[in-house]
Amino acid sequence: MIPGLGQAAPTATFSAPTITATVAVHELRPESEWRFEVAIGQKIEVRIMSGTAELFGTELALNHVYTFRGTKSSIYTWHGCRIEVTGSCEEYTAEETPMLQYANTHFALEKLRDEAHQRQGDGPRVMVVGPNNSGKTSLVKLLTAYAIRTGRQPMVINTDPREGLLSIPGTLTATPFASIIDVEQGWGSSPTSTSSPVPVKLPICYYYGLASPEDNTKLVKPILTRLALASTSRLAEDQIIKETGMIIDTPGIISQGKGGYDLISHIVAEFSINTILVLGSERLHIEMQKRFSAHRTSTGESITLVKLDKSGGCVDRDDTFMQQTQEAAIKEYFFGDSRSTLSPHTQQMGFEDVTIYKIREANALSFLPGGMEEEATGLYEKVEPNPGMLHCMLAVMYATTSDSQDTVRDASVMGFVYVSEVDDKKRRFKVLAPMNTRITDRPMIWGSWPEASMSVIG
Ligand SMILES: Nc1ncnc2c1ncn2[C@@H]1O[C@H](COP(=O)(O)OP(=O)(O)OP(=O)(O)O)[C@@H](O)[C@H]1O
Repeated sequence: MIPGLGQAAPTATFSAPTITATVAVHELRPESEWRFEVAIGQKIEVRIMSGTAELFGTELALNHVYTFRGTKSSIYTWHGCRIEVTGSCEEYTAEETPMLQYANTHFALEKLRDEAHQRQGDGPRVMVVGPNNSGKTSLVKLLTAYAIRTGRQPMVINTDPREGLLSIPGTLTATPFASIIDVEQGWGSSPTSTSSPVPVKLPICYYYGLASPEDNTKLVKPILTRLALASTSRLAEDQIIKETGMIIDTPGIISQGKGGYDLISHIVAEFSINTILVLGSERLHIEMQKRFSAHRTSTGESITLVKLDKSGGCVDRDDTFMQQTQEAAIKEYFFGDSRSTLSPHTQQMGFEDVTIYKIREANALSFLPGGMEEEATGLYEKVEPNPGMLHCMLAVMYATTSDSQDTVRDASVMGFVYVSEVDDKKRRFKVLAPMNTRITDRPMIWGSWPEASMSVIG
């Protein structure tokens, strides 16, 4: 193993020994929210001393010590509570929240699920749209948590490549949620960790490999179609998931302009969306009304549009924060978290042992009439390992090296490797893999998202 690996909090050793952790007790009134931000590399511990409290819809247990690292989040109480906080963070308490609206949305969805149960049909297929940092992911989490608390099993779908859901950024996933969300981990542990107290959830995972869906619409659209097919057939296998339905998170960028609206239409069509929740934008709500008021799903249903307020707690996350979150997700994938340590394997291979496809940024090619160049050259370019790949992630696909590019694109992801060394002279390279599985007979995809990251082995 490479020395220095698996250290979760590299700043810990530098803290001055005389500083003792601060302890504060907050008394929250009913229907208020304690909002907090913990810097990356820092942690706080929170204990609910009395009353009831929840984090994005997931109930917090009394007297359990929860640890939060590098996060922006909030604890809400319907009936009032007292919380003890150890450690320092930026924090304040808010009395005004859109929680009643959000809870009512859950109850409206519950009505649809009960109806679905009675006719043994499909539950609601909900899409959440809104600009960047309008609270889409937090709302999806809350609706997921409330559904689980009601005994449901929602299929949660992430179409935002910027952030992974139980997966690496750059992937698009569908995950059936049967057990509670792990509040300390965001969504929960990644499937590579094994000893999490919360049961592991296994996402159906596809790889897009670019930061924005608008970077290559010709690649993202068929992947979304594939994701819709896979999740619809998973739904059909299981009555509880089927009647609970889907909750879909979307990238903020597609709510911000014309090209994006086409992607919204694509998701609406492919996933047969019948409920759209619009967060925090009057203009977007009007645009959605224009586009979808006369729309009918394949089974003739109309679309219900609901406008919801943005929470005052939503915070912008700057590039540094996003980058650090991304690196933390990658590190966790290979090395586990503070609760379970993983031991990744290093594999050494010759340049000629592997098949690697680099994603073309297709939208940059569209200067040729009718996209001719792209048709002639394909979505991916076959490349040899090269120094440009150093510190990048490669997606190992469930396909064979002789498969066509379209088959590789449509394949689900088997796992990821991290390129830790490239020796141009000896024509050999090294990767870090979560397991010692043979990967040379699988095609791999090299994208630009997640970005190359030194700190994974630093
Ligand atoms: N009520 C709240 N209190 C404190 N923090 C919050 C609250 N709601 C959301 N946040 C935080 O604000 C940030 C943005 O929220 P969120 O990720 O839900 O937005 P988003 O619309 O999904 O963003 P993006 O478009 O970038 O994916 C997150 O760090 C989230 O944890």
